[in-house]
Amino acid sequence: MAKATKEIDLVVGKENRMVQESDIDKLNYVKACAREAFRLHPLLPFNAPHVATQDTIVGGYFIPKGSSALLSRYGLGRNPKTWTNSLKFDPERHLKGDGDNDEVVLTEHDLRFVSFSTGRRGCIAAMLGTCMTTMLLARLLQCFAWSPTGNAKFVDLTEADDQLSLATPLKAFPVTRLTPDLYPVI
Ligand code: HEM
Repeated sequence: MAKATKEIDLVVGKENRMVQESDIDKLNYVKACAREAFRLHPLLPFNAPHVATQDTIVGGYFIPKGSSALLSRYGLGRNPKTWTNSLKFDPERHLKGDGDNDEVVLTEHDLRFVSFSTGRRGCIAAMLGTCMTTMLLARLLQCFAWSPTGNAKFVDLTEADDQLSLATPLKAFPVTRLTPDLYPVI
């Protein structure tokens, strides 16, 4: 979180304005964090089922015409054969390491995990979804410093045993970090 906030401060600053859509291309670490969240914490365990309209081979598996194909989003994203230290939240794994040319995208057409899926039934709004996700995360980090609530020592991110959500509701305390006139008045 600190590294993502630092990137936002470098690209956008804290004095003059909030993150804008035009900043998204440069916020690669922020996008790497979002990508890592998509990988580890899919909203749903499976994608919508699809039926093969012809015999095909996917990832070395023969899929006969008429079969229903269901992808485990959880299983793909955490597959240790694909991801080193697969359970670790590590945004760096999505950076290619070539500095300014390191463009991170939230789409994943190789289906090493499912974000917007791919192909004919893939999400029609991957660009809009990327924009919404990145803007939301970037503004949450740019506008507020987050800390545990009450006497808690840390924000509890423990996962539930039997579903994909957190074990307990997320509780974090925001403190503004920009000059007051930059926040919209409601
Ligand atoms: C972070 C945001 C979003 C994510 C992660 C996401 C992800 C997905 C996924 C995984 C699918 C299913 C693909 C499949 O069945 O293989 C899908 C389908 C779809 N999404 Fe999104 N989506 C997002 C935002 C949006 C938005 C904002 C819209 C519309 C404005 C949208 C419209 C659709 C539509 C219409 C489909 C069905 C496409 C079809 O079956 O032909 N999505 N999305």
